[in-house]
Amino acid sequence: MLDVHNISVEFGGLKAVSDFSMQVRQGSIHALIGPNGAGKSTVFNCISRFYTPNQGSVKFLGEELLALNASEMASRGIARSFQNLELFAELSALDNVLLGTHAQHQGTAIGPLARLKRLLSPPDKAATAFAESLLERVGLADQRHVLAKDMNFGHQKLLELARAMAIRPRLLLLDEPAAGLRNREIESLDRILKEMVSRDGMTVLLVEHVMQLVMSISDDITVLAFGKKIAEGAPKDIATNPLVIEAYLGTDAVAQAKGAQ
Ligand SMILES: Nc1ncnc2c1ncn2[C@@H]1O[C@H](COP(=O)(O)OP(=O)(O)OP(=O)(O)O)[C@@H](O)[C@H]1O
Repeated sequence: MLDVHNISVEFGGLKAVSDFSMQVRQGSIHALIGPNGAGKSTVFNCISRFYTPNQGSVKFLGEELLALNASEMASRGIARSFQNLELFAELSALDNVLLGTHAQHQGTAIGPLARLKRLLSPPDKAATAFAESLLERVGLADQRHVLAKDMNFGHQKLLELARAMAIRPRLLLLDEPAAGLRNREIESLDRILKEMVSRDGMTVLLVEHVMQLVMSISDDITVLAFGKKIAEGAPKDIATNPLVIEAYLGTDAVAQAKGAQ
């Protein structure tokens, strides 16, 4: 479904990503992991068109995404969430999701409140019912009239997920969806994401540090270190891959792991 081919990204003299390729299979959950500064967000931002790589291509169902801009992604069926939440703070949970159904607003959190409110009136019955069903799915039905700014962090993250789902994406890009969540919330996220794939036929690509979630939900994992792909495969293979253990913990850990086998 998604074919990232040989992308490189430089910031000034720094090569953040070098000759990186990965393929995401339709109907899969694919995690992109790696230590801090490995280049995950940079790859993610190239796919979602916030960055343009110096070289390479990114194809979605055969179409070159690098020829599009970020605001055209929703019309292709690609939604993203943000590491730092991009909600409309002064609007209710329901209105945030309803705005998500206006595909052209994906990724543009800034806009005069009055203009956003005009978009929401008169309320569209079918869109409201759909938005309410999404809030229900992420466990926020009882908070639909609460302003986003008054919700706790975990609920805000789930709200952002519901908003991303509002465009009925074929591919959902999630930037650290579990960051800052408590264990119980991570378990909900685990269930919601699996359901999105099995019930709605979505494909999910996520950047994530919470290994408990990554290992539980992923069909495929790609590992980056120092801007290069160092491993790729199923969770059980990645968890025992010496290069991956070394990248995360240093060479001593590999020696220890080998000693323990
Ligand atoms: N806009 C930018 N300008 C300059 N350097 C950048 C920029 N974005 C990222 N970098 C650098 O590129 C490298 C890769 O960063 P990136 O944020 O992609 O890593 P990451 O794997 O997502 O890290 P983390 O897990 O900490 O979010 C780092 O050295 C980072 O400092």
